[in-house]
Amino acid sequence: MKLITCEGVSKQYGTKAALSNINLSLDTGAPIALVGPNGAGKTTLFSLLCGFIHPSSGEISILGEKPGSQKLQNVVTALPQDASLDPNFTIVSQLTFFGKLQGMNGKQAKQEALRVLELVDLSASALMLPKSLSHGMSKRVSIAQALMGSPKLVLLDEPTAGLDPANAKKIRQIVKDLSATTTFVISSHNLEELEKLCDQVLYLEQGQLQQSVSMKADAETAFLTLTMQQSDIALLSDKVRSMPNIINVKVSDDEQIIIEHHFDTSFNLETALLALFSEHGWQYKAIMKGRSLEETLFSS
Ligand SMILES: Nc1ncnc2c1ncn2[C@@H]1O[C@H](COP(=O)(O)OP(=O)(O)OP(=O)(O)O)[C@@H](O)[C@H]1O
Repeated sequence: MKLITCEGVSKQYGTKAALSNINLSLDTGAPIALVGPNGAGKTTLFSLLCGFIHPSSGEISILGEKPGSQKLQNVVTALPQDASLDPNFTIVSQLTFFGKLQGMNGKQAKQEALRVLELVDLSASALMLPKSLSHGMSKRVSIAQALMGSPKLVLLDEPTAGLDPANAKKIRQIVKDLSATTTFVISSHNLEELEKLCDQVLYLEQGQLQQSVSMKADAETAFLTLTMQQSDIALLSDKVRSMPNIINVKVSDDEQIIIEHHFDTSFNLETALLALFSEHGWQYKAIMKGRSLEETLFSS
């Protein structure tokens, strides 16, 4: 069964169309990225999926159920952009309380609270009050809350916004570790982060779904991104264009070129490139299979 389907979903706030005619069909599996400029409608889409608000028209179904229905309680959870904790209660007591709201008895709720704190590496902070936590730790507590009851779908709105690189990395690791059993949909402006985590990317703009792209390599064509440091980029591009199996060569800036090519087991493009660099004395910084999410979304 499909994880999420949206058929002709629109959402109006008064005269403002926040989402227009969204059609989507998503399966469980690797994390899914939701990208778009400010005001594109990402939070509105999350709120619809959670059942906090309803579409003005169209149909949404999550695992065959309407968002917000009783059957989806504990199955779909969300980390809102502005998640906040009650300053007066310890972390473990707040999570235990959420567990009870989900229908667990006191003992089960406490056990579940301790389990999710362990998942986010905060067992040692269970008895702390929110004010003693750093921003990164608070964010992890909110993620722990979203993981209570082992949901199937977790919506994360900007999970690493404002975090230092070490804490952001911890959150990415939590998502990676749990991806086998939980599908995450992650809204973020950090394309590099989404690139590391997600296989599929949804791009919203002005309330419309502009693109849905897969980051997985295509079976027949592939991309290779070369970042050079000392080379003649124009000559390099010309030389690459004349190699076998090349579909397109794009100079993306004065250091980088993106090569689109056919797969061919009888010709090793990387080896040919290294020979070319050696012949001309060119230095490279990186040879990356694939292309960046930024390039995928915004190249024309
Ligand atoms: N409650 C509301 N009433 C009226 N307009 C709203 C409301 N909520 C959102 N909007 C408008 O709907 C559009 C989509 O907003 P939304 O918050 O979903 O975008 P977003 O992609 O999450 O933006 P950001 O990246 O800035 O968080 C925006 O133009 C916003 O101003």
